[in-house]
Amino acid sequence: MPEAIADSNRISGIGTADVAVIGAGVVGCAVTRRLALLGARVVLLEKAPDILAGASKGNSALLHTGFDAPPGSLECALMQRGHAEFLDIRERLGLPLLETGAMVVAWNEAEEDELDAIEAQARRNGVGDVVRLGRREVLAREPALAPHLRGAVLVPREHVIDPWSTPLAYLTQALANGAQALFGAEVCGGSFDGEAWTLQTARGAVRAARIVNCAGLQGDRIERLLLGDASFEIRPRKGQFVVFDKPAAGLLTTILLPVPTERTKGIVLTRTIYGNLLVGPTAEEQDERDRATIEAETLAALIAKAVEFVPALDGMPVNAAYAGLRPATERKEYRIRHEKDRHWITVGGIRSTGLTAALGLAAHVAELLAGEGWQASPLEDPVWTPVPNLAEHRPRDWQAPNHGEIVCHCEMVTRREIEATFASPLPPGDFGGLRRRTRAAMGRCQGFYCGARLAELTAGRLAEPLAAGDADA
Ligand SMILES: O=C(CO)COP(=O)(O)O
Repeated sequence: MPEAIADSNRISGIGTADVAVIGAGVVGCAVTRRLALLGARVVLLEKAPDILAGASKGNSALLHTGFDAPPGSLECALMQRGHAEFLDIRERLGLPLLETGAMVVAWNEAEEDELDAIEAQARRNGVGDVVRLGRREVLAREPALAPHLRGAVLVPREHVIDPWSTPLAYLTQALANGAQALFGAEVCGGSFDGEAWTLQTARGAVRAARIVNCAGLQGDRIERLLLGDASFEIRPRKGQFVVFDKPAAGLLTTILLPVPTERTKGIVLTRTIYGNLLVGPTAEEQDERDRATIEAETLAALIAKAVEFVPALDGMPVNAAYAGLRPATERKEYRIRHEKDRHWITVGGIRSTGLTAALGLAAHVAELLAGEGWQASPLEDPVWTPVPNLAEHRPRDWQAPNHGEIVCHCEMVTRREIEATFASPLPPGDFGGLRRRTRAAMGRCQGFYCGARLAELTAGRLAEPLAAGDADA
């Protein structure tokens, strides 16, 4: 790992931390933030060189209401807590929001028959602002939809957010309030001596009174490694997505959801916070936890589905495709394991709803810790550290003087923005992290034109040097 990265992540002066959080996905970042704000000395351990290396790097970026969650479930309650806290803090953290609402659309008679139950479930879950829409009302709202639709349930508070700056902001605020993060710190072993844990990591030993396991796709393995058994089994579930180029986003304002099944919310059509149109995810079981491939046939089927619902998408340019892995388990519910005697909490099986629920999960973890006698001393005046809001901020940096140069012309990313991200408290550790922080190489050309310049600018600053062809990976 280059010296600059190692230095910025140096763990210093922490002695025995109050809590070690394992895994820097969105849940780990949110838990670290909550505990730091409660005055804990907390250290976040991540095996990758950057945040969001696992499940959190690929999802559909929606802020859900919990309207379709199992009634009375922890998942439902924590999504609703997360939704509320996100809206409360988002401006102070610089987080963008597209207030789109969502429609669960019925495309045939059988689906139409299910709308009553969907509406009733939403009301049972406390989402009382849902509205039943007839065919004409749906088409008046979304004229580009295929006219054979039968009706919909409108869920006004389902929104579009940014899946990348959100966890970045959570962890940035945690660091500003005393937390530490250690990257390249795979946990290889550890033991509990009755008072505290000593973890062996690839970056040295870390001692912490308590562990919160937020290791996502590796959550069961971490339990087995450190507790000797696992309370669930991760069964990775892949979701492939297609990203249409920006003109397509003008065809739709509301998030389109299909009638969900027990296993998945199904294939969603939504604008993204950066002005594209997203279609996906699929729900494909696989064994591999570290790699999610995209397949031409599946992408073609996703495009065909999108065209079926929005015919004007036919022939519209697509500029990217990606796949993510959900850390699903053998059961649907969130898998929380609390071992009071061993000072251990696992936050496991957090599927696609985790982006919404992360702040709620963090509050839940804090309550579990309080329940075992941990004394919080909440910071009286926490520091708020907004991250760059590239989706809403106008004018953008390229419109201001002295930006150096425009490096990525598709997304209009300046050299000054790239330098600023490297100078930030949480600089990118790899190329994906740079793309997610700045939007460089995320546009129409996917790095075809700016890749060489980005390689020059990032030389020696990323865990892996940028090579030809990386940018369009
Ligand atoms: O888009 C999704 C949620 O935001 C996908 O949900 P599922 O994991 O239920 O398929």
